[in-house]
Amino acid sequence: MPRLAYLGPEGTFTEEALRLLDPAAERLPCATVSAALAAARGGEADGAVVPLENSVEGAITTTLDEFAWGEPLLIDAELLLPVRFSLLARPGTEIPHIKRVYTHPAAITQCRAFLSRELPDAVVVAAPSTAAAAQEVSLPGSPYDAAIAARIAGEHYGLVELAGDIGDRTDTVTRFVKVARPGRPLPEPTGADRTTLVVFLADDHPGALLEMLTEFSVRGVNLTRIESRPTGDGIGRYFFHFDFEGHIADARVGEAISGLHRVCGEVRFLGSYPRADGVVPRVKRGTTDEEFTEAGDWLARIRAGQV
Ligand SMILES: O=C(O)C(=O)Cc1ccccc1
Repeated sequence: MPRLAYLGPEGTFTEEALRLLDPAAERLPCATVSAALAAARGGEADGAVVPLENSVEGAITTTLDEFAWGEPLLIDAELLLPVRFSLLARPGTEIPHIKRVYTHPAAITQCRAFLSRELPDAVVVAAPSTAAAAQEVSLPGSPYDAAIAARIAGEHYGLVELAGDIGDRTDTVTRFVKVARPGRPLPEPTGADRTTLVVFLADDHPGALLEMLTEFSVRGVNLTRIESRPTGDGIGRYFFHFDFEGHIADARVGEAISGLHRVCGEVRFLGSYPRADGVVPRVKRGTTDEEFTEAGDWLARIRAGQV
């Protein structure tokens, strides 16, 4: 039974994602995303489940930066989880009495309309996770009057739900990934896979981004996410995250990644794994495995003088 670290405590959205990704896993709750990844890297856990992006606010930058700079980890699965937020408080609290709200930053950004409409004067404070906020609010001497978290977190920590489904949109989805230390075989290609990379430029020059995109474009590889992140070396210095359709075992994907390796400073492979939405890529004419093999054989024949 694998042991998986995650952003805890009990009752986070990440825990819900972990239970769906691997119902049999032993769960190791951690205080932060970084601590969960450290547990996976250090061997206290066999892997970790962390949020990567959501459909309203985009990337969870802590996760992206950990993947780019920390000891290498490989993504082996992803999950799309619809997320619903509740306003939770100690029994007896009423909405007009709420002065201080505690929750995870991702929940703050996704409940902006509710907060400005219903609690315009409340101070909203960032918590390590939604469940950590619910746990804190449940303590009798807590400086916070309410938490925003999953309804189930409220039940777990003895809070009452003052309002449900308070997200700005009811169709918000968060994408979670499961990661493990490298060294094990990659997940087998399924025909509906995704690959994730981090790419650092060799140097800054006109067309550098276009050169990277060309490696994907000419092999018919469809991007599903592109993100630039600061390198930390000054304004204007960036590296890039790419998600795209296909598995590194696919010829067109392998060719694109080796092309990037030739023209970029550093390419960090973050994994090929089944897509949660099961979407099968439309492979352009001229970019199937068979066509790459046939072209390679053709070239070999010519090089051997068989014109
Ligand atoms: O704090 C949590 O419960 C998390 O798992 C992080 C998070 C917060 C808000 C939306 C999705 C994930």
